[in-house]
Amino acid sequence: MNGEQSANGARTLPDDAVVVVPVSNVIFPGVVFPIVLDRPSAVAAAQQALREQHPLVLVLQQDVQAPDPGPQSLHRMGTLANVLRYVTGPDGAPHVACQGVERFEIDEWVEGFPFLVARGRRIPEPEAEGAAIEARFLHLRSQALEALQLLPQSPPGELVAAVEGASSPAALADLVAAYLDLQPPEKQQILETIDLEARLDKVSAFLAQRLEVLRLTSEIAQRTRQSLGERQRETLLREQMAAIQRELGEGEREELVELEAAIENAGMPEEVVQQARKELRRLARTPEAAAEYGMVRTYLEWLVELPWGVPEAAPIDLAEARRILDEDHFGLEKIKQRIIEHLAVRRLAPEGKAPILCFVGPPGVGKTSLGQSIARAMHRPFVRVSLGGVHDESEIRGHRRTYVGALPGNIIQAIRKAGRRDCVMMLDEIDKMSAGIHGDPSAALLEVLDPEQNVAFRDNYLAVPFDLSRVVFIATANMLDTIPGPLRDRMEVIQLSGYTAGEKRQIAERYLVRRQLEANGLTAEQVQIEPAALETLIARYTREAGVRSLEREIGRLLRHVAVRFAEGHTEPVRIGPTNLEPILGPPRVENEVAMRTSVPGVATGLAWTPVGGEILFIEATRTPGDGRLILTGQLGEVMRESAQTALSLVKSRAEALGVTPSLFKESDIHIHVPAGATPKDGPSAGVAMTMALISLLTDRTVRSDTAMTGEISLRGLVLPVGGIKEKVVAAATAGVRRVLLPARNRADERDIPEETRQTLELIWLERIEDAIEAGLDPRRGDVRQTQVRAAS
Ligand SMILES: Nc1ncnc2c1ncn2[C@@H]1O[C@H](COP(=O)(O)OP(=O)(O)OP(=O)(O)O)[C@@H](O)[C@H]1O
Repeated sequence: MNGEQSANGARTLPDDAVVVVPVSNVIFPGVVFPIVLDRPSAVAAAQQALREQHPLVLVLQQDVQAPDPGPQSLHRMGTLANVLRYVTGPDGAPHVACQGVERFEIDEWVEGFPFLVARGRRIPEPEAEGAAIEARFLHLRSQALEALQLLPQSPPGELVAAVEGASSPAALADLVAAYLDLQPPEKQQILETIDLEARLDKVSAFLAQRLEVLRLTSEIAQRTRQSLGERQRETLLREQMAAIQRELGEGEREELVELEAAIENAGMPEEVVQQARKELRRLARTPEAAAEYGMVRTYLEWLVELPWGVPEAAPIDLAEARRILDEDHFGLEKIKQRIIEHLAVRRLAPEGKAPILCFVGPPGVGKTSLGQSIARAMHRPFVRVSLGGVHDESEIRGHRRTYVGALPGNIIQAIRKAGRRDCVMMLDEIDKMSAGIHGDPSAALLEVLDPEQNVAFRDNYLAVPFDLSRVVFIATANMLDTIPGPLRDRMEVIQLSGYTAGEKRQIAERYLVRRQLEANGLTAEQVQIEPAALETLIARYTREAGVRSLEREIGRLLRHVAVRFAEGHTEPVRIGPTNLEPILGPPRVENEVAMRTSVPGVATGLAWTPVGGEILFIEATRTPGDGRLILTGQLGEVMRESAQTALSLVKSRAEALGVTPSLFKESDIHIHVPAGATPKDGPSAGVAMTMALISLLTDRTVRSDTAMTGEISLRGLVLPVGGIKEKVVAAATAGVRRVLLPARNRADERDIPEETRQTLELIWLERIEDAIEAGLDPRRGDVRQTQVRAAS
């Protein structure tokens, strides 16, 4: 097979080929290792391999310095590896954590990819039997354990366990080779040694040399400890380090000197300074080629680059804050007021325990941008931490350093990015976090947010306390119910609901258009979007509670115009409603309601979702059968019960409705709620289901200008439901003109925006009869059409 073209234009990888990534050090089977992807081709290779779940083969470059090595400058023996994770390193460069699986020999190269692709063979491990191998295995293991014991810094527990529990001689040889500080060509030699006896001997010989140095240094250290005081010991240790370095043939390490200065100047608490100095000494003792060297250096860099000190902050100017909030946001009066109150509390008690703000609402209603304005008003940097999909405690708290490829958790990463520990940190999608097999992230987050504990937050990677008490945390969520209770209790919830069409137009006119003009290098003199065009955009090209898609569509319009100016056009451009279609294509939101309800058996319901209100169609149909009720469309338990109730209600009213009772016995009734795979639940579609059934059985259509919501009881009472405001706004957006609502929801009428109220007729229902009266079309439907539906 030669690889096909995939959707994004890139060729897919042939099944029998592997992606080859050149590396500057040898990765052994059985070892997990982070690889820096420092070339675009390597990034592309890793991404495609990850996407298509293809393993990678990591192959050592012959010339480690070569910038972009081709097939000729690679060894032929490499290691087949699985990509475990794709991570961004502390320096911002992408890394992949790879696990070596097996040796792999390349036979031929496959052309036509922007990175290296080859065919070849996996090399299985030879049988490990016989006394000769057993003896070598035991010898190597005792050597390795001794070396680990003699290391100046106690070795990671996992490594000791891995050596003790090595599953085979081959695995032990590879493990030791991976951790030995050898030059890459020496490691490659070991990789290419398939024969087990020979491989064990080679590794043993290298380890023996290293052991000698270790024994020597440990002996010196012991003697010194006995005879010298603290201070002298330090000096001596330094000399020893230099001696060891010379012995290993390495020059002065400027890097260490720089790190030492950085430690002194980072403003760290004493405990952390001590820890950093200890690690620096360890670094000095580690040869640069050893894997451990990079790990310790990265750790030290993390320590010195964190913002330990807090700069003097100016007190919050409330008038200025108000001005900034108004400048960035239209409307949202109550919300701005609450933010100002919150800031006032902070101003009075800058170090006090202010509650954590939590913005709850659908996407695109300005949660993030309010957070940015708060940061601006407080003159602090703003950072975001995305919690959506986090289900592992270590994502919050980091991995211990003994874990290969370990990094701090996302809170500490965000602090470093902000560069100040009194930053405004937005914890995004706090409702989308869940507990997984590796612990509950919300427990870790509680600790982050708890003023009693966050003065000394312990990240597993840093392993020293970091003070988070000055961070201004703001959380965001789409819905409240899925936020764990203890977390919710810590927060002051501020609800943002969607915007009406009129509000959207104002936001577009005052903010979005201006912002998109700037983003596309245009001026208001060059282009004007007429209000009517904005209205059409809102009504027919977007269907959302917020303004995110609206901003995107405006951006598309302006980009189109920008191209014309770039091509030499000079006259000012006006965009009217009729110009939209040629640029953006046909409208996406059509008047669905009229079309769908043109046959009996369909009623328009209203649903509440975390992203705003939605209209939904309830379809009922009848087929010859024996009285069964079939429900489809991913309905939840409560909604299914509601359908049963609707059917029983209609049966009990059969006579009054003019439906022959035997009809129920001779047919199956099927209720379907389309709209794809989204699960739907709740009792609030009761009225709409009943109406769909009545419409079907009496052969009268439901009025196409009418939508409805309400729970029903078996006796035909219409009971109140939630989300009235969102549902009514959604009905208006969909072009509906009449909405049937439970009379017991009358109190919610005042929440409905005035502008929406104006365009709609609201009809309040006490009983299902009121709905029949107001919702059914007086005319009978087209009988032939009904029969076709019934038979289909
Ligand atoms: N009231 C408003 N006035 C001006 N601009 C607004 C308003 N509401 C939203 N916007 C703009 O709409 C865009 C989307 O808002 P934002 O990214 O803050 O939404 P969000 O609620 O954080 O959404 P998500 O939950 O998807 O992150 C931003 O460009 C924002 O500035």
